[in-house]
Amino acid sequence: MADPRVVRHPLVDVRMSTLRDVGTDRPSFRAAVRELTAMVVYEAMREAETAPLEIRTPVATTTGAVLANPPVLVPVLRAGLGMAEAAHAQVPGAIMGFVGVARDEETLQPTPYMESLPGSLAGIPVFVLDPMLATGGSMAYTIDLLKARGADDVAAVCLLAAPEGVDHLAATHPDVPVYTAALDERLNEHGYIVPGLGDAGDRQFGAMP
Ligand SMILES: O=P(O)(O)OC[C@H]1O[C@H](OP(=O)(O)OP(=O)(O)O)[C@H](O)[C@@H]1O
Ligand SMILES: O=c1cc[nH]c(=O)[nH]1
Ligand SMILES: [Mg+2]
Repeated sequence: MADPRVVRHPLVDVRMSTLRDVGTDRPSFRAAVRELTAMVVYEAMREAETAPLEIRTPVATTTGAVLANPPVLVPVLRAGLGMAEAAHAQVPGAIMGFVGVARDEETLQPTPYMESLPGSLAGIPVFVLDPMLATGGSMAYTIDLLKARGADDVAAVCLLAAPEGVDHLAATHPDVPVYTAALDERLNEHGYIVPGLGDAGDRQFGAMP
C-alpha cells in the first residue's frame, strides 16, 4: 500500500472513537469532525512556507511569520462541508472552492452534481477536504477537476481512509499525499469502510429521503 500520513495522537484517537460510535448523535458527530479536521489540517500544513513579517509587540519589534502561499480549500459536498469551517479557521485567509460528488451506491462510481472552483490553480496548494476515502473514486475525480485548472500541488485531507482508496489515489494521482486521522482495514461488499463509521454525510446531515 502507498504511504498515507496518519496523524498519531491520543486526542485524535478519542475523537475518532466518537465518530465511530453508532450511538453518537449528529451534533456530537459534527463537533468531532470539526475537531479532527483542525488536527489533520495542522499536520498537513507542517511544511507550509512562511514569509517573514516585522511585528511590534508591546515590548519590542520582532520578526513574525505569514503564510507565503496559503492553500485553497475544497470541501467535497456533502460530507466535506462539515470540515470546511474548521479548516478555514486554521487558515482564515484561504480561498475556498466547492465540489459536489455523490457516489452511486450500486456502481460505487462518483456522480458529480456541482462545481465552483477558481479558474486557475497553477502554483497554489490545494487541500481537498473529504472525511471519507473509501474506493478513492470521489477523491480522484475531484483531483482530476483541480488538475484540469492547472493545480500542481494538491493534498487529500481526510479523516478516515481505506487501503483500497489510498492505493487507488496512488495509482491515479501519485503526486498527491493523503493526510488522515485513521487508516482502517478494508472495504466491505457495499464499499463501506470497515470498521469505519458509516455514512459520513448522513451522520452529519441526516439520511436523504
Ligand atoms: O472513496 P469513495 O468510494 O468515492 O467514497 C467516498 C465518498 O463517499 C462519501 O460521500 P457520498 O457519496 O456518500 O456523498 P454525501 O457526502 O453526500 O453523503 C464521502 O464523503 C466521499 O465523498
Ligand atoms: O464508509 C463509507 C464509505 C463511503 N462513504 C461514507 O460516507 N462512508
Ligand atoms: Mg454519503
